Amino acid sequence: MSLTVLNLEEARELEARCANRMGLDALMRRAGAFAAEWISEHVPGGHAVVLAGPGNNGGDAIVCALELKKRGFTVELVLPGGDPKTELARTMLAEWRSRGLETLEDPYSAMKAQVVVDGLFGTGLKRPITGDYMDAVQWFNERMAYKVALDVPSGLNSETGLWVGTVPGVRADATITFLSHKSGLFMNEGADASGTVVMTELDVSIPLTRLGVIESADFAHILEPRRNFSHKGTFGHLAVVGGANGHVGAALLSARAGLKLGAGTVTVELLADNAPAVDLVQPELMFSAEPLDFEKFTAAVIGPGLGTSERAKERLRAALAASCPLVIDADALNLIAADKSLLTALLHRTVATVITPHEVEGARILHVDPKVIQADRVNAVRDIALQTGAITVLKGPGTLVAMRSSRTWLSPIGATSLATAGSGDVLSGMIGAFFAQRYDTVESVLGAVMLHARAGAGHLAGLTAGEIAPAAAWILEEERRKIRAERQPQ
Ligand SMILES: NC(=O)C1=CN([C@@H]2O[C@H](COP(=O)(O)OP(=O)(O)OC[C@H]3O[C@@H](n4cnc5c(N)ncnc54)[C@H](OP(=O)(O)O)[C@@H]3O)[C@@H](O)[C@H]2O)[C@@H](O)CC1
Ligand SMILES: [K+]
Repeated sequence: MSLTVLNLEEARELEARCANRMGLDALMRRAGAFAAEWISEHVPGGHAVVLAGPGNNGGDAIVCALELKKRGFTVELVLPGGDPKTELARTMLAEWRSRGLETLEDPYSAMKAQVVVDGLFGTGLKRPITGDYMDAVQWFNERMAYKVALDVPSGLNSETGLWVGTVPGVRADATITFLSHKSGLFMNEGADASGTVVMTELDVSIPLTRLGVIESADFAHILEPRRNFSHKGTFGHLAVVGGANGHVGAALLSARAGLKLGAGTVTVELLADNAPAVDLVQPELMFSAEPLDFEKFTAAVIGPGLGTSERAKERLRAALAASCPLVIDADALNLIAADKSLLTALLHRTVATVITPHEVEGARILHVDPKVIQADRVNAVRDIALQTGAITVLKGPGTLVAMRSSRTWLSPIGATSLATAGSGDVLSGMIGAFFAQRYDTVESVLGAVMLHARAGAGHLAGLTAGEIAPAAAWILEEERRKIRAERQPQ
């Protein structure tokens, strides 16, 4: 089961239930203690400067400061806007003072630290940070120290991953987040500002919601070693249709990825004039000069480099009418966005169908500006899934997968190296490969998204699209070897 992500409303409901059951101070004490424990494990000993803001995020920070002291740190507690406003945070501050401990108002007067902790603002930030709090954010970002944000990097909208206002906020090396993941930690600006995300449920039982973070368990069958008693037919026959003039490479990248991730056979139909009849780098691929009969295939990918010609449209219409599982990408999505009859054909499909738009393609489908998608990626991916009836993969920083029912998954891995030409073509081929091998539809999509992200995460830059599928296949191979080794008698 995926890790739950709570939205603000759901978090508030849970907070109210916990408040009745155990008192909110119990949660704050657990949050601060967990953060201190994690910090002391990763930055042992030394000096810590802790910034505490006006709300309960500040309360978490004060508990963290108290707990760091217990663990042998020298700690300076900074309250840039003076004493906190919430009763709970004030209680924690009274505890700090009852031990004869001082506070500072100006972080610049603190000593050099090995670790700095941001407890300025959490999920309660509604307006841009200004004044002394903004100075504290800048001080934090300038430190040559290990930077830890509590719950959310201050300044970030915890749901959208955009800065509240135009001024950037805290950039952390690690974010310790409480009760559940927050979608904003993984998307837009949040994908960089959060650093490593560590989540603790604070020993509370978290209800299931419609949004989860993808975990390996979500595609466990794909990670299983494949059967020995098999032949290439067992692993299906994938069709890849695309590659109009000047864009043959897109279809080849998709087809190669399909082969590399395990489809038994892959046949490519290219729309380009004088299209090549062989891929000399991947001679295992088959090519068809004639339009493919989709009914003869176990799965199909249509779109990479397809173009928007009449012929492209015709091929898309045939693919949509076919009864094999289908991955629809790139130009095929632009065609659907511009032609209602294609959208209707998509909606009427009854077999597994996945579409893989990036922000701009998604915006075309919804007929909105891409900024609207960026401002609320979670609801945007749900809207696209609802309007198209297809499982939707919204690519980009914070890749999301949504079903028509609005069940949604978030990829926790951001990889800047994947922002490269052809990366999406590879993803479509990878999903196609799993469809061809007859894995469960949702598992196929989640598995491909995660293996694609993990392949990219191994590189900071300089990865070309053609290298993604081999890297992903290697990661899959390693996982399967691990499972096989675990099952061998010792
Ligand atoms: N949910 C849970 O169960 C648990 C929650 N926990 C923790 O609580 C955090 C949420 O706490 P929170 O609601 O008090 O919000 P938070 O982000 O600390 O700040 C809001 C305060 O800031 C103020 N303020 C806002 N903008 C401002 C600005 N620009 N400049 C200046 N002031 C500004 C605002 O005041 P107002 O808007 O009323 O003026 C309000 O006082 C959460 O992130 C987690 O860390 C944990 O203890 C575990 C259990
Ligand atoms: K914070």
